[in-house]
Parts: sequence; C-alpha cells; structure tokens
Amino acid sequence: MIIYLPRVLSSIYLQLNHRHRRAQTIIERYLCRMIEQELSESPESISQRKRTCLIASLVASLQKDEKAEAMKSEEEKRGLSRSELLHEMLLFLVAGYETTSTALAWFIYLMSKHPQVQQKIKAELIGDSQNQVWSVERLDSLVYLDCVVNEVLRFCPPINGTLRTLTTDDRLPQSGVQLFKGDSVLIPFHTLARDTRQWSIDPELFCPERFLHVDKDHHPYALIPFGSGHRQCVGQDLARFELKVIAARLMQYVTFGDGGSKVNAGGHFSRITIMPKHIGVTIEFDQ
Ligand code: HEM
Repeated sequence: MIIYLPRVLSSIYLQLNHRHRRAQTIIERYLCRMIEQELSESPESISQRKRTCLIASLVASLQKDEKAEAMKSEEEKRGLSRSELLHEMLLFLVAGYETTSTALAWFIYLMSKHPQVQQKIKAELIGDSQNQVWSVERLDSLVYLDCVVNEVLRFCPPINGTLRTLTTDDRLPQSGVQLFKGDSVLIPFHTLARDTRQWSIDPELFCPERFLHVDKDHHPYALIPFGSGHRQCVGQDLARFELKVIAARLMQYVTFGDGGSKVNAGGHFSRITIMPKHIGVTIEFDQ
C-alpha cells in the first residue's frame, strides 16, 4: 500500500516506522561491509575486479574528495559520493530480488501446466550429472532452455511496463496523435508481447518452440521484459543467467505437476511486480 501513497506521506511513514528503520540500518551495515571489503583489495585486484564485478566498478568510482566534488556543477562532478553509491547498491537489491523471484514463480507455475516442456528441458540436460559445475559454454549450449526463459518472460513479464517522458513535442506517425513535451508515455510490455500482429504462433499460447523457428526474428520491441534504450535494466544479463541456472538445476532434480484446478488456478496480482496468485504444484523428485 505504501508505494501508492504520495511521496511525502510515504517517506514520513517510513521514517516513523520502527521496523523499516531497523531493516534500513541492517541493510546499510551490510552494504558498507561490502564497500569496505572492495576498498581493502590490492590496487591490482581492484583494477582486475572492476572489469568483471559491478559493485567493484562502482566502488572504484568513489570520489576521492567529496567536499571538493560537491562544490562543482553537475556537469563537472566526477565519480560517486558514498551516499550515491549506497543508493545504487540498494537499488540493485530492490530491483533484482522480487523481479527474478517472480519470474521463477511463473516458471514453476508454467512448468506444472506444460509437462511436455519440462520433458524437453530434461532431454537437453541428459548426460549432465547433478553435481557437475556448469561452464558458461555448456550453459550457452542449452538452446531450448533459452527459449523457455524467453517464453516465460514473454508470457508473464514480471514488470508490466515502463514510462518515458517526452523531451520535445511529437506526433505519432500512424495515428497522428499529438504528444507534448513533458507527457508521460506508458510502454506496456505485456500488451506488446501479446500483440497478434507481431507473432506468427498465437501469442496467447505458451510455446517456447516459437523462438526456434517462426518467431525467432520477432520485432525487437515486441519482447522487451527488461525495457529498452538508455534506461533498460542494468541487471538483465545477471537475471537471465540466474533464471537459466536455477531452472536447469531444478529440472535435474524434480518434476512439477499440476496440483488441480482449485489450488493451481493461476491468475495474478499486481504489486511492484506482476505475481502469480494461485500456485499449487506437486513436486516429484526424479531418480
Ligand atoms: C527477471 C528479472 C528482472 C526484470 C524482469 C527486470 C526488469 C526491469 C525493467 C522493466 C526495468 C526498467 C527498464 C526501462 O525503463 O527501460 C528495470 C530497471 C532496472 N533494473 Fe531490472 N529487472 C530484473 C532483474 C534485475 C536485476 C537482477 C538487477 C540488479 C542486480 C536489476 C537492476 C535494475 C536497475 C538498477 C534498474 C534501473 C535502471 C535505470 O533506471 O537506469 N534488475 N528492470
């Protein structure tokens, strides 16, 4: 409910809320520890790590002299202040947690409804032992699983859409609708992904195979679960990687079954993400 309150009210409410303050302190302490750990690395390790680790690259851009930077204009400022860095790290946590877990919940629900898809994923994994550490090359070779992850994100995008604000007046080319500087435009991911003009196989069908052939070259904006352009999701590669690894591991161990129309009825509810409402699956451990 708090996210629907006007900003001033929600920030007053959160400042007065004991549980929120306590959670904030714990998270900040944890994030500060991560920063200190990065700062304690040797110069060689820092320059190596900032190429492969997002947190390390942000920590490496910490301002040396915050007071001097604060005196400069926005254009002249370089690097991040400590408080900006903490906010960025907090954003990764908030933006990366519920989105990915929601996508996984949809994966489990959809697998329970499509046993033949589970069998195809399992077939692709034949020969991989359960305690094998997967190489990136092996994960990249799981082409069908890629299609499944894409189809889960198309069929049930965890985020419904995004907003863009016009910086100049414009007119839509086909409809002639006039838009003005400052207008907000909603880009609805779910609607785009179900637009029958963009998909050869009925978009109302859950069909990972579409990405193997007829719908492989779909319009780039028909499927944008991570947004697009300068402000697209910075964590999308990590999210896809997490989804793929967890989905593959799950399919090595278990088979999800439909728990029946009463408990596994689907539906959704909207919070920060679009979450499945009724999931009731059976879990059978494979030999
Ligand atoms: C299935 C998982 C995820 C989905 C569906 C998702 C989706 C999105 C979407 C739709 C946006 C807005 C993009 C736009 O307006 O064009 C966004 C922004 C963002 N995401 Fe994700 N995301 C996911 C996972 C993650 C992860 C794992 C992280 C970080 C570890 C992350 C960090 C961010 C950040 C920091 C932004 C804000 C970028 C900005 O405003 O410049 N996301 N995400």
